[in-house]
Formats: sequence, C-alpha cells, structure tokens
Amino acid sequence: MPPATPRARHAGSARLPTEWGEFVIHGFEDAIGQEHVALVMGQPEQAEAPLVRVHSECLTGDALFSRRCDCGPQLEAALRRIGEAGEGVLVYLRQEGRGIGLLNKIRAYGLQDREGADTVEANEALGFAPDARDYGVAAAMLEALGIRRLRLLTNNPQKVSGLEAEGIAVTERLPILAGRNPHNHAYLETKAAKFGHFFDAD
Ligand SMILES: Nc1nc2c(ncn2[C@@H]2O[C@H](COP(=O)(O)OP(=O)(O)OP(=O)(O)O)[C@@H](O)[C@H]2O)c(=O)[nH]1
Ligand SMILES: [Zn+2]
Repeated sequence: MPPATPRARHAGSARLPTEWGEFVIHGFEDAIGQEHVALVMGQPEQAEAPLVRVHSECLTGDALFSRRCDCGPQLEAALRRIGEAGEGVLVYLRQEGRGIGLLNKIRAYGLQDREGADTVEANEALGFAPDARDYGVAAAMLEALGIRRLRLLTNNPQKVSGLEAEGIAVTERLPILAGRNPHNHAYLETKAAKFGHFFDAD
C-alpha cells in the first residue's frame, strides 16, 4: 500500500543567520498548497525533548510592529530563548488571524474598533470559529524534522492539546510572557477568560 499523503512536504532548506544565532530554515508545503517554515538550531532531533515554539503568523504583529497583540515580542523572545539554549525549533505556521486569514483579521479588528466586540465575538460575527487553527501541519513538520517529544513555549492550553491530538508528546509547557502594553491589555484579558491562556509566571 502506498504511504499516506504527507501533510507537509519538505521543499528545501538553507542557512539562516539571525541576531540570535545561526538557524537552518526548512520550507514545507501543506496539502492545500500553503507554505510554512521551520527554523532549526543545533540537533534537536537528538535531544530527549527539545525547546519548540509553534508560532501562528501575525503579519501586523510579527512584521509591522503592531501593539494590538503580543505576537512580535513573543516571536523575538522565542528566537532568543532557542538561541540561548543553542538548540531548538521555531515552527512558523501561516495560519494568520487564528486561521481566518489577514483580510478577515482586519475586518475583525474593525468590528472590535467600531462595535466594541472582543476578539472572539468579532470572529463569530464574521461567521468563523473563535479559533480556526489546525495543528496537523505543525505536527507533520515536526515529525519530518525527527521530533515527536518536545517542551513547548506557549501560554495557550489549546496549542498543547492540539499538538498532542496529532501525536506529539508535550513533556512541558513553558510560559512565554512578552509584549504586554496598554493597547493589548483587553485582548490579553479576553484570551485568558475565553481561551484559558495562562499569563502567570513560571
Ligand atoms: N481572528 C483574529 N486573530 C487574531 C486577533 N489578534 C491576534 N490574532 C491572531 O492570533 C494568532 C496568535 O494567537 P495567540 O492566541 O495570541 O497566540 P497563540 O500563538 O495561540 O498562543 P501563545 O503560544 O501563548 O502565543 C495570530 O495568528 C494572530 O494573527 C484577533 O483579534 N482576531
Ligand atoms: Zn498578533
């Protein structure tokens, strides 16, 4: 019987020097043609449970310095922590706006500005689930990199259960507290109240 279609096709790799050290960037394509990357430092596949960050794309926060969310500072903090450890993986998932896409996220932001909706209500008003992400692609990318057990940098309990449901063993959840500011205070409070995010320190 032929093997099942991989959910993430490895499409190439290259050196990626950064402010936090030298990574290898691996490109992947998923079953619907979306492109994702993983930044790998050291030999995490040989570690018992390497440090891993699974980061969901946020163009506004990761690249455009938005202070509406905490994504940019979390991305930097994750790369710094992996750099300090000298080993680990950052999976960068192109699931912008918790999976609804950039333009819908902008519409959702508009509803939050003009109608007073919170981040969950705005998604629902547009006809989407509060969180439309799928961790199958992340799990497939990690497996392709030889990683099935890991320590995960996240405050999001659904990210832990989502990866475990896809066959990845999360041996430890490590908080990633960065980027709180007056503009994202209400957003972070809503994440804690409605998604169960942990914002306590270790
Ligand atoms: N739909 C929608 N997406 C948002 C909004 N604010 C941020 N996002 C997206 O939410 C995703 C980040 O999700 P978070 O819940 O902050 O973080 P997380 O990655 O799940 O959890 P952590 O691992 O703790 O950071 C990114 O894809 C952002 O683009 C919003 O108001 N509406
Ligand atoms: Zn963001």
